[in-house]
Amino acid sequence: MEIMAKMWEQVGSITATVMLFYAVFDKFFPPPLRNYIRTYTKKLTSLIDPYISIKFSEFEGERMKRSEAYTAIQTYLSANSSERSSRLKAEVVKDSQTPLVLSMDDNEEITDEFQGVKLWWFSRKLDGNNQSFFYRASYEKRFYNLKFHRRHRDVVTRSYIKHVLDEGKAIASRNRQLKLYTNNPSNNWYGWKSTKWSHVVFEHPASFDTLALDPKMKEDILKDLVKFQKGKEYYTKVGKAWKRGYLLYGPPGTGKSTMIAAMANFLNYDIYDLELTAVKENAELRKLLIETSSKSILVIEDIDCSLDLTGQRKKKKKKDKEEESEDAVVKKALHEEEDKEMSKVTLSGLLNVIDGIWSACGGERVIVFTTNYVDKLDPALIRRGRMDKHIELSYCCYEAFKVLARNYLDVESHRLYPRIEELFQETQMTPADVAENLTPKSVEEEAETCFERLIEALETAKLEAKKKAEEEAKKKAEEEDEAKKKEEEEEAKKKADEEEAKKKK
Ligand SMILES: Nc1ncnc2c1ncn2[C@@H]1O[C@H](COP(=O)(O)OP(=O)(O)OP(=O)(O)O)[C@@H](O)[C@H]1O
Ligand SMILES: [Mg+2]
Repeated sequence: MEIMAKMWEQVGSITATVMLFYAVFDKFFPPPLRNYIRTYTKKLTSLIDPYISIKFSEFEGERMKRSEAYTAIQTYLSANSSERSSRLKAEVVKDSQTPLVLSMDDNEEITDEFQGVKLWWFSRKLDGNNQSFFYRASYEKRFYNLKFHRRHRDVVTRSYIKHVLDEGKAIASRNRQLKLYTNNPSNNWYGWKSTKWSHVVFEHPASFDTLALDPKMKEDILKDLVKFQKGKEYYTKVGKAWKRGYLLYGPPGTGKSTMIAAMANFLNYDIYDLELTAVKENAELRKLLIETSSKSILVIEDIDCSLDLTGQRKKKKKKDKEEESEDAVVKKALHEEEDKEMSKVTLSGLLNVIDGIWSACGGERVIVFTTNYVDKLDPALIRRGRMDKHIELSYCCYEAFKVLARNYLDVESHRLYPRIEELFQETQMTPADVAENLTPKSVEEEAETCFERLIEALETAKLEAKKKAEEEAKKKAEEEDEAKKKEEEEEAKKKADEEEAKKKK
């Protein structure tokens, strides 16, 4: 057995020698003779060579598109080669978190192991000339060669290559720089180099660690996100599009936008922040959403303000009446002008586009709506299936305060904590206000001063809430008195009227 293994090793080195031989002889022989010799030596070596090799070229097809497989292999090998290869090349890769990426140099070799199988990767570069009647241009062709023993053909073709491509894509997705897209108004969509979306690099530092939330709620949301992200097979199995809708609602300053940023960082997805008021009609909305990519979060903030979803018909009626009035022609012209400016996106249009985009586009999409007033929304918009999870972000609780204190002051516990806990049970304050009170106002300011300021603010809030509640109770009592008085008066009047009527009879 040992002798056999040694023989295979020998034959392996024959292949390497032949490849080296090619590289040298390419320099000396003219192309037709070179190809002729190449074909016959290949046939000869394949008879005795127990190794198989697979070639992955950088460019493919007639249009010379960069091969996705080549890119994935390059990423996979870069992750492995920086430690194993002795000759590396450094490249600036667009959209990557690391400005310089190290990968194996041209004509280098590294070994890999998968399920006990040894594999060799070679990076090759061929220089050549393209000569035609009109021009002569030099080119570089790059490719990877994967070599393995014949007896591992099944493992390599069925599992290893898939593993390399999946792993390569996953590494690229982990390393990519996130982007924040915003939609351009449609008057800017046409013309040279125009696009429907503009983007900037997304660098919001929010994470679920720094988000001040009830720990149970946080855990629940994280579980939901992980389940979604890893749920490709599940969604295929149940025949559902791979998407999930979240509705975040709560008072201003409770962390809705911050949570979206934390979600994007956690999932490693781009954000498409859709400004609905800049979208003139349903058709435009459709075009915009078709251009979003997968692994993204589509955000519509303050959905109740972005669209007058319920008010549209009422307004129209009012308008029609106005148009019947005297200077109808002038008014109509004015309204037409106004109409052009106004967004005509309707609720049904939005719903159709959302449902359509889910079925038409590839998976891994999250859509998030935010609102301050959940009751104002049309139930059709937020039903399960469209908005699968409703998350209420509310006033700060004691647990959430502790997270903020850790973020802003690096403090885990303090003698003032019991008092603060008590106050959080008695009054309400948004996390944004708590954060503001915990922010040191100067470099010298101590944590204790910040906690005292927070206690003072909480006590003031408590007093104000008490005062407000008293005023409201007083107002209510007055209104009730007023109503009672009115009722009594009406009753008395009714009685008097009845008596009057009797007398008249
Ligand atoms: N839960 C939270 N955890 C950590 N920081 C928070 C939280 N809520 C609010 N903040 C802080 O308060 C600021 C405002 O929060 P954010 O913009 O997320 O609120 P919002 O709910 O989106 O408000 P709005 O309804 O006005 O859009 C943020 O910059 C953030 O620093
Ligand atoms: Mg917000």
